[in-house]
Amino acid sequence: MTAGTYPSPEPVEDPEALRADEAAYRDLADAVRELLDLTVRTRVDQPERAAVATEVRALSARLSARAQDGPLGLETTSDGRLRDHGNPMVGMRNPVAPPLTVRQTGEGEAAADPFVLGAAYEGPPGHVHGGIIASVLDQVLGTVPAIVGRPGMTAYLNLTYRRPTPLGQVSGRARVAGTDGWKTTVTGELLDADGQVTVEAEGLFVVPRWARQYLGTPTGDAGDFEAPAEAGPDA
Ligand SMILES: CCCCCCCCCCCCCC(=O)SCCNC(=O)CCNC(=O)[C@H](O)C(C)(C)COP(=O)(O)OP(=O)(O)OC[C@H]1O[C@@H](n2cnc3c(N)ncnc32)[C@H](O)[C@@H]1OP(=O)(O)O
Repeated sequence: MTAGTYPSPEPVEDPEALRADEAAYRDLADAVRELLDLTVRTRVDQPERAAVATEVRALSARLSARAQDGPLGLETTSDGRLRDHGNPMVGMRNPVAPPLTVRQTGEGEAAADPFVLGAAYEGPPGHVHGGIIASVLDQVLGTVPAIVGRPGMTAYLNLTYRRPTPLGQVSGRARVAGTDGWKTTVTGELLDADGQVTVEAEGLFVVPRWARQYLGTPTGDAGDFEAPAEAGPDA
């Protein structure tokens, strides 16, 4: 369960069936994630690799028998909430996602449970790629405005890479540092397996003008969020 999600306006007809469907999607993503990792690390012989590539293409053909043209956007889940299942950090259906689970840990605070970044996320030898770290922290910091009722887009994200982050278990945390109307400043950190901070982050998240009219409505947890007078729907 990832924090910062919103109730769906669509009713869930059969939550039980949808739950089973979600479990199957999650299982497929888990299996492909394992394939990704092993694709990077395998040392099997070239003919075996060629044979596997042929089989993988056959599997892709089976999935393409019924695939939508574009991205997933937001979908209603069995728990009646809107989720971005294609998200490359938290998306249940995305094998590229580590995946992260971001939980609310307090008032205006969130944390990503410890998760593993393996060989597929390598930048400097043995260490996590800096762009992957930025993605992880964008997600962890970006969840915080959503849980305080101001789901914003990243306007900037400043990172200070204090020390290299070894591949393996990492975690993240973030909290509100300040709010100013529709803008939320958030600070956070990435931590290695020993709990040492490797990267510090500060981000500004802004509720876009076009989205402001949707906040403070019954479709959002933000329903009790009072829009600042100087930045209402028409601002
Ligand atoms: C619904 C369900 C949601 C669920 C969410 C779950 C969690 C998701 C987690 C996702 C995590 C991943 C997230 C992602 O990956 S988000 C994807 C990456 N980010 C983007 O693509 C954002 C692109 N930029 C924009 O869309 C617009 O520029 C935004 C929306 C940011 C503002 O454009 P908008 O036209 O709306 O408004 P405005 O231009 O009048 O600006 C408004 C105010 O903001 C101030 N300002 C703007 N930029 C900056 C800046 N760089 N430094 C300092 N200040 C800045 C500006 O001065 C003004 O201040 P003030 O004059 O009012 O005082």
